[in-house]
Amino acid sequence: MRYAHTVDTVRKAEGGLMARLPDGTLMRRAAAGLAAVCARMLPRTYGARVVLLVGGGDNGGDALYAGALLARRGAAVRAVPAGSRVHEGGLAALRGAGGRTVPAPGAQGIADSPAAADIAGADLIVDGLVGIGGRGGLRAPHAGLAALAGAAEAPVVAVDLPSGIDPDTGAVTGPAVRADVTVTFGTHKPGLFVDPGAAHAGVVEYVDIGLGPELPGPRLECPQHADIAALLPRPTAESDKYRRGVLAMAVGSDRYRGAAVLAVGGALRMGVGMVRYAGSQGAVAEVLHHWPEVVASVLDPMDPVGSLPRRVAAWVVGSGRGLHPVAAAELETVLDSPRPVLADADAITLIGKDPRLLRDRSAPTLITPHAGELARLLPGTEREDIEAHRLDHAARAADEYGCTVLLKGSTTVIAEPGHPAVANPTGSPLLATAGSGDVLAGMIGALLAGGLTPREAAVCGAYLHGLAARVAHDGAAISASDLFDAVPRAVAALSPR
Ligand SMILES: NC(=O)C1=CN([C@@H]2O[C@H](COP(=O)(O)OP(=O)(O)OC[C@H]3O[C@@H](n4cnc5c(N)ncnc54)[C@H](O)[C@@H]3O)[C@@H](O)[C@H]2O)[C@@H](O)CC1
Ligand SMILES: Nc1ncnc2c1ncn2[C@@H]1O[C@H](COP(=O)(O)OP(=O)(O)O)[C@@H](O)[C@H]1O
Ligand SMILES: [K+]
Repeated sequence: MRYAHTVDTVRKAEGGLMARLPDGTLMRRAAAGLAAVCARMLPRTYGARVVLLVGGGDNGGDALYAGALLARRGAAVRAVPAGSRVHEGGLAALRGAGGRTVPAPGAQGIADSPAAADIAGADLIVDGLVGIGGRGGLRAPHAGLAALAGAAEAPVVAVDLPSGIDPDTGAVTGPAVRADVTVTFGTHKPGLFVDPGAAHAGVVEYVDIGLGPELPGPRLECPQHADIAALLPRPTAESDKYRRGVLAMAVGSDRYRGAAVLAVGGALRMGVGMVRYAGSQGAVAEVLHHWPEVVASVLDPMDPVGSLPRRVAAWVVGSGRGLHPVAAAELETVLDSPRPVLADADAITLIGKDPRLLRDRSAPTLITPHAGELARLLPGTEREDIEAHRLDHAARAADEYGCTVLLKGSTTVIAEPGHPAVANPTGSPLLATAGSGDVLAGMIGALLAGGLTPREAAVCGAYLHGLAARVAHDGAAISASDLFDAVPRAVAALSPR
C-alpha cells in the first residue's frame, strides 16, 4: 500500500522530527534520494547536462543539494533560479561542487534567455520550482520555465511533486510541470495519486527520510498488486456455490439488455457462487443466451417487486434499469434488504430524487457514480467541480449519505466515512467506453457476495477493472465485452509465478 498525507500533516511531522535532528538533515536525506534517482535515469552521470529549475523555497534547496551530488560525480549542472531568492546553503553546495548558475530569465523574453538554451540542450531537467509550499498554478517566471521544460526533449524529474499541482487534491488550476518521474519525500502526497495531478506526476518514486514514526493515519491510500491479492476471496476445498456467495442482480431492461449481459458477465468472470438475475422477458432471454450458467427469472408484471430473488448474499441494482415507478419501487425493496447493496447508474439517479431511500438504510451500501451522477446527489455542484476535486466530493457524498462511494472517472476514488479515501492506480482511458461501468458493477457485486466489505470490494473491483483493460489492450481499442476474458488474466497477473 502507498500512503499519502496532506501538507498540514507533513509539516507537523517534519517539525517534530527536525527538532530532534541536526539542521539540514532531512534536506540532505531528500537530496541524496533525489540524486540517486536522477543518476539512475541518466545513461552516464559523468558529463551529463543536468539543469535545475530552482524556486525560492526548500524545494529548490533539495534540487540544489541533489545537483551538488551529481556535479561531484562529474555531471555538468546548471541551476536556473526562478526568482531572486535562492536557498543559500544549497547554492553554496552546488557552487562548491563545480555547478554553475545561469541568470534568472526576466518575465519578458524568457524564450531567448541563456537558460532557455540550457534547458533545450539538457539530458535531464530537475523541477525544484515549488513543492508542498506551492499554491495555485505557477506564476511568472516559474510558468515560463515549466513551459520550456515541457518543450525540451530531456526527461523531467519533479522534486517532491510536479510544480503547480495542488499537493492535497491533485487539482491543477494553471500552468504546471509535467514530469516523467516524481521523487517524493517522507510520505506520498494525495495529489500524486489523483488526476489531473496524477497525470502530471509520471512514475512516482518514494524516498524515506525517517518521517514514518511521526505520521498519523493517512488521508489517502493507493493499493498495489499485493494489497489486492491479499483481499481477494479465493475458493477453498470447503467452498460450495452458496458459501461462495449468491449475487442477485436487478440490472438491464428490455431497452438496455446489454447492461444486463455486461454486468452479469463482470460478476461471473470475477468469480461468484451463483448469479440470480431478475428482469424483463427480453433481458432474461439475452442474459441466458450469453450466460447459460445464470439462474434467471422473469419478473411477474402483476407483482414485479414481489417476484425478486430472496436469500441472496448481496445485490447489484440499477445499471440500465430505468427510472420508471416500477424501478423505483424495486430499488426501495432492494434497499430494505439487510444484505450489502451496490446501487449503480439509474439507481443513483433515483436516490438523488429521493435521498431518504439511502439515509434510512443501515446495512452496507456502495454507490458507484460517475461525476455527472454524483452531481445529482450533491445539489449545487457541477460535474466540472467534481472532476477537479474528486476526493472532496466523494468524501462529502459518503458523509451525507452514510455509505461507501466509488466515484468513477479518470482517477477512480473510493470514500467511506471513518476511513482514509482510496485512489485507484490502475485506471486507463481505455475504460472510457460505453458499458465498462456495467462490467465494473458486476465485478464489485461478485466481491460483495464473496464477503468483502463495500470498501474492500470497491477497491479490488476498480483495481482489477483497470488492470483488465490494460491486459486486454494489445494496441487496438477495447470494448466493454473485451473485459470478460481479461478479468481472470488480471487476477492471475496479481501474483506472478
Ligand atoms: N520541511 C522539511 O523538513 C523538508 C522539506 N523538503 C522540501 O521542502 C519543500 C517545501 O519547501 P517550502 O516550504 O520552502 O515551500 P516550496 O519550496 O514548495 O515553495 C515555496 C516558495 O514558492 C513560492 N510559490 C508558491 N506557489 C507558487 C506558485 N504557484 N508560483 C510561483 N511561486 C510559488 C512561494 O512564494 C515560496 O517562495 C518540500 O516540498 C520538499 O521538497 C525536503 O527538503 C525534505 C524536508
Ligand atoms: N478518462 C478515463 N480514464 C480512466 N478511466 C475512465 C475514464 N473515463 C471513464 N473511465 C472509467 O470507465 C468506466 C465508465 O463507466 P460509466 O461512466 O459508468 O460508463 P457506462 O455506464 O457507459 O458503462 C468507469 O470505470 C470509469 O472509471
Ligand atoms: K517540484
